[in-house]
Amino acid sequence: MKKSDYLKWDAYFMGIALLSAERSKDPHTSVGACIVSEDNKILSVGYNGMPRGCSDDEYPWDRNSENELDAKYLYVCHAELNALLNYTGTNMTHAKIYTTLFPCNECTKALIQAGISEVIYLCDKYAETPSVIAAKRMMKSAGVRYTPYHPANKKIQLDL
Ligand SMILES: O=c1[nH]c(=O)n([C@H]2C[C@H](O)[C@@H](COP(=O)(O)O)O2)cc1CO
Ligand SMILES: [Zn+2]
Repeated sequence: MKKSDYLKWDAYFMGIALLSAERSKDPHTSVGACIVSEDNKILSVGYNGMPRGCSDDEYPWDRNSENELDAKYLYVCHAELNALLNYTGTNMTHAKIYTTLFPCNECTKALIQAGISEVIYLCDKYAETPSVIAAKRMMKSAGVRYTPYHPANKKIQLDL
């Protein structure tokens, strides 16, 4: 008989999003995303980080700064956008994105335009912000489903 405690699809893809988030250098919020085709093939992954050529050591990671230019927000590329940009194929229609944080309005525009049909998210800590409220409004209009991920198991252990 086959084993029953194998990793289910949702846990597998959210696990990959979480593992990708571990690559982030953001000291406050690490985000990871994994884009999956309709038939459960992984199309792309991404995490939040500085754009290529913009050194993690030179650019700021601060949240608050007197000068906006000295905070991270103008520079950092979001996990969801990186996952879209890392895709080398040509067709994302009906794909799903697993993301550890609910996408912002800017990523949402790009996800909609790329043909993503569902967002599965782990955390929604910025639900009250205009960015996320706008994101949900656009998803509803565009027919993009958003579904919170409720893990069956809290832990996936990897021993290296
Ligand atoms: O959807 C998102 N995806 C994403 O990658 N991010 C990134 C940008 C920042 O590096 C970090 C948010 O930082 P903070 O929580 O300190 O405001 O997460 C932020 C959002 C916001 O929803
Ligand atoms: Zn975003």
